Amino acid sequence: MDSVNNTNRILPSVPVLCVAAYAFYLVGRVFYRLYLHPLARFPGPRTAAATSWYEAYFEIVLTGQYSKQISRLHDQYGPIVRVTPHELHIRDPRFFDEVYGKNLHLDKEGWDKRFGCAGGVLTTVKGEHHKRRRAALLPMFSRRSILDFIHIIYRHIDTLSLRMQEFEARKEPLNLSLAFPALTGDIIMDYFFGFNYAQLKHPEFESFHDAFIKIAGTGHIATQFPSFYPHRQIMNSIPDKITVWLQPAAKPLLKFKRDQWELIGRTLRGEEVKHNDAKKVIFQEILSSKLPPEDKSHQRLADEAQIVLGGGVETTAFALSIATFHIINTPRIYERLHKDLVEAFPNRASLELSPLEHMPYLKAIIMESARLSYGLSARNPRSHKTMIRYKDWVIPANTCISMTIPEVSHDESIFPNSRDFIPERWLDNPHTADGIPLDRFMVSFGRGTRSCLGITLAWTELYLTLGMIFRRFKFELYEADVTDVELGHDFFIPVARLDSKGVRVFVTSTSD
Ligand code: HEM
Repeated sequence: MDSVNNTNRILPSVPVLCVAAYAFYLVGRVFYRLYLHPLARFPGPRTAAATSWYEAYFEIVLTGQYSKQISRLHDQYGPIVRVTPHELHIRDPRFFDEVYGKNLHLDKEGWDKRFGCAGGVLTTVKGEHHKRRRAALLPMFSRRSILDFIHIIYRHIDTLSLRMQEFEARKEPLNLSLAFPALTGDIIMDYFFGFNYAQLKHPEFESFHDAFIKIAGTGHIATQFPSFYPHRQIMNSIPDKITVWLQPAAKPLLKFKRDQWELIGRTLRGEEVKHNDAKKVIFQEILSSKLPPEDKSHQRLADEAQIVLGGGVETTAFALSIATFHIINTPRIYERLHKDLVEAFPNRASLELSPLEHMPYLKAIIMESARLSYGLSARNPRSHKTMIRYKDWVIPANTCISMTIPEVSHDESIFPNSRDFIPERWLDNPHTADGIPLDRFMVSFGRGTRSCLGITLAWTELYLTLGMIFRRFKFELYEADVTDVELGHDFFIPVARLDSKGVRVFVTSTSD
């Protein structure tokens, strides 16, 4: 009996064995990553090579600050840095077109875990799946298709104009950072889904804006803990009332998801779903395409709906906020733009796309707004099927390589005084000091086969909105400064400092 007891005392218990085995595994994994991994010889901090907790600290604890830290790492280690155990980051605008190759259908690892809609075109991992899904959407994003719908865009811009007059009459500041997502949200809803939520008419411009910012912020947690934080399950299995109680900002997005789910069901049953005079909704477009049945499932269509909404609302709205802030804050820019607009539209009530598209200064303003709004602040990953060379480095095939748009926009050798809003830098076919056309470094819509699908719609909205507001109104900033439109946090999309109240302005109608 005693000898049995002695043996029990010597043998470790099962939990202790498990802990020891796990500790052994962790140590082994760190050893592998540091010394045996194909990326082991690439420069970068050892902690980032050993564990993704390094990234997690900057993204989760410091709320979206890893991009800034990566810039500091490049200052220290050079243009190529191992930023996580499995990812290399390159800071070199001249290498952008190599990473995001024109004719290559590359894989994109990681974004599928971020939002809980892995079946959307933006988040699809495999290059070949992405290719066919994107092809199915292309007709709806064409210029022809947008011009067919332009009367609806005019309608929303007129609503914005009326709302501006209302704030002028009440002598109250108008919050453009809230009004713009309401505008872009109504346009996207009408264009792709056949109805809108009239967010622009809501007294406080209640829109998807807050929900997107809050949910985008949690993407860092989802990236680190995909199995503990399955967005789709969370959004779909917890009763909506509880989700709204946990996160009140999610309410409009939940309504959108519920409505879309029902709309897709009706489309699948062949019912008419449009409430407006647009030609078709995105689900009809996908269902009539050559995609295989698995790409036409209810869930896949819902994922696509979320991506299209997410892609189009905040990006364009942020570019509009940046443009308006700087135009109002810089009298030289306002005067020149307003003068051009008065010449093109002597009648202040008229507005038309074509003359706006022929205004070099307005185009330069939009280029500058796109440059400073970045589209995405996140690292944008790609994996090449073959090895690629960067300077003296040979990057193994299938390595996740990323670059970041803000780093291109702020390369001082390409865009001197890069933090300043200088539309003039885009005038008269400019080139860099070493003779490369400057617009090659306009990467805010991405590059290659996975670049922005909505670019034509975005430009149309930017032309018409800026044309309307700076022809018909003048503004005075109310307690707003540049930090209200500068990148404070990388939540995948760029977000200003979290206590920003937005770009608020007093509005006055122009009389000329
Ligand atoms: C100023 C406005 C906009 C900017 C700067 C912008 C920027 C971007 C960027 C950087 C990407 C990612 C490209 C990549 O992964 O390499 C993207 C993708 C995408 N954008 Fe935009 N975007 C804007 C407006 C819009 C609009 C209005 C829509 C309309 C719904 C839209 C729809 C999309 C879609 C569907 C994708 C995914 C494309 C794909 O994966 O093939 N975007 N956009």
